[in-house]
Amino acid sequence: IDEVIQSCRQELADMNKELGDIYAQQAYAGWNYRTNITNENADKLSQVGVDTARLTRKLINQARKLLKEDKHQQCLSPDMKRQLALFAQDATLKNDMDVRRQEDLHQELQKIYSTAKVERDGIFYSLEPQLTEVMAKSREPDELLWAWKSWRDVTGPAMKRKYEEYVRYLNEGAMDNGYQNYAEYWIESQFDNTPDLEKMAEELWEELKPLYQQLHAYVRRRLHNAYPDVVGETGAIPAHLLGNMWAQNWENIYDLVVPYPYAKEHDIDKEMLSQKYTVESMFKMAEHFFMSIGLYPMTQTFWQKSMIVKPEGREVQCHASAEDFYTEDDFRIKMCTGVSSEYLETVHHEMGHIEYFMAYEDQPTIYRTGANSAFHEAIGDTISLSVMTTKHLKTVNLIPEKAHVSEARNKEENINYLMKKALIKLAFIPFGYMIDKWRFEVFRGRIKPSDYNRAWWELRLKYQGIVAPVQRSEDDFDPGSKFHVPSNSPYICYFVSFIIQFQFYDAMCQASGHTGDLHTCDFYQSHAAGTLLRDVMAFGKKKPWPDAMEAITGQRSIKTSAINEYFAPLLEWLQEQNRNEIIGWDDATINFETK
Ligand SMILES: CC(=O)N[C@@H](CC(=O)O)C(=O)NC[C@H](CC1(C(=O)N[C@@H](Cc2ccc(O)cc2)C(=O)O)CCCC1)C(=O)O
Ligand SMILES: [Zn+2]
Repeated sequence: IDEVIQSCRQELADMNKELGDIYAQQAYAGWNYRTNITNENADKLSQVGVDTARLTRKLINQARKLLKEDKHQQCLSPDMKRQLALFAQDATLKNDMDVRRQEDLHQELQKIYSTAKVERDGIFYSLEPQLTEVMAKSREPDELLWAWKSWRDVTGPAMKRKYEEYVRYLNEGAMDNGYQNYAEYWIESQFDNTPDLEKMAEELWEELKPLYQQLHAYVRRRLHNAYPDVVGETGAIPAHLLGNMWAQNWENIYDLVVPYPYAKEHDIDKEMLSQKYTVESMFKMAEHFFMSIGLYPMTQTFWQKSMIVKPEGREVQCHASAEDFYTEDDFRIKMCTGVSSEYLETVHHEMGHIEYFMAYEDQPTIYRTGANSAFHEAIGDTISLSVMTTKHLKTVNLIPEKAHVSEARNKEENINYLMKKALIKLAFIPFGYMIDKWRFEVFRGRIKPSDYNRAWWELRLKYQGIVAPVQRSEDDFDPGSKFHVPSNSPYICYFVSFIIQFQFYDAMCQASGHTGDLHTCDFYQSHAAGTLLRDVMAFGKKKPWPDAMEAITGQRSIKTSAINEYFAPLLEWLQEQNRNEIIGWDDATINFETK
């Protein structure tokens, strides 16, 4: 019996080694393409896609054979069975020609997005940093409309047909592997141990909707005051006025909606510039915080090979990302970093991925991923919640220590702070929810290509209370204007992350001995807090995520109690401010071309 167990163990070890080589090949080819977008690198990436698809197919068949055969029953410990089940979760197409076509379409979609530029008076505007800055800083509705519409004009229409074909290949690959469609594959591969992810997500949204609608009503009132002939006192908010190309993060209109302007906290962005913060010093600051709670320093290869600023003279994918090369200590971040508090948060987000990569690097390859995909997204943001507190920013001298402030002034400063966090965190929730709401229905064939854009705007209205500022039609393909659709990156993980990051934060604050309002907690230098996270991160996907959640928070499920506790002081204030407002919006009116 022993040599049966031995041979089975050896076979599993070999499979993990082969999988590691596949991931490494894909990571290097992907990195080379995304940091130097040329036809040659696109071609190489597609070819690697074909080569690794062959190897993946072999592993899938090997795993299925091992799972089926009886002779191995006695040697398949629960852990081995779990590994094999994860090996078998895949949606790889069966034949090379289809793989090649799917890869080519994927690269073409990403190239359109990453190289799209808007031309005006002979000047070319990229999404980052130019159009992003217009959306963040302009207070001219016409200029905002120009940026908003132009970006969609240079991305969506060119993608639409390609995306339709790409979806067909995704679904074919899923069905070739026993799934009904690509949505079922995506849900299972990101959230196993979750009986009904969509039902859970819908319930979580219903719990948070009232809180979001209070923010929406307040922001609509303030935007009506700022743009009386563009924003109504009731109904949905036009999508171009929220400080962000997708209206997914409203922090850039903080100065338009700040509750107590005279109590506004120090301008961090200005302070960073005047203190001559550099991109490098922002990364060092983030690394220092992670290390202060017992997490890991960045590796030497990280500093040598990351791409942290937009390079001159070549096309790159500026959308931030963190990459695990499954090769020794090679972990990198790619981002076109600017000096601002928004970028500082993104640096912590991306470094959170790197910390996770490092924490589980000694696990078998199949386990070298998040306990579920939301865990991976929540690490960096949880740390950011601590870093961006007034308390921590005073510790690092980004906010000057002030003489004692009165109790009343302190309350006002807290409301201002919570408003700023709500513009980032609460504004995102319905957006994080609706992206894959749309995509799952597209993969399931319930949203037809002839309805792609109408369905998109119906969901934007239903969940975000946002409406297009100019008429849309099926000649547009507005989902293509959002990175994750052409790049086919999952999104429901962010919706869930924005809820569990408050559970993680709450648990770490308690472990650090914090007392007082949750939102003021800074667990800087608390190894008790860091150990909670780090020990669970080390397991990767070895532990089913309910066990991982319990190890950090004591709860086995995703709950909105922590985010509700965090924003409780603001909710009370909003309800008072909104006592004469009509909360919500009617779902009837999307701004769409009537056929
Ligand atoms: C090899 C690979 O692909 N790696 C994955 C990570 C992994 O799977 O290991 C990866 O790097 N993905 C890129 C993606 C980038 C960002 C993003 O796209 N964010 C969402 C939503 C959001 C917004 C605010 C926020 O605070 C948190 C999330 C958006 O901007 O809409 C952009 C800046 C923030 C995170 C990321 O880091 O998640
Ligand atoms: Zn992320």
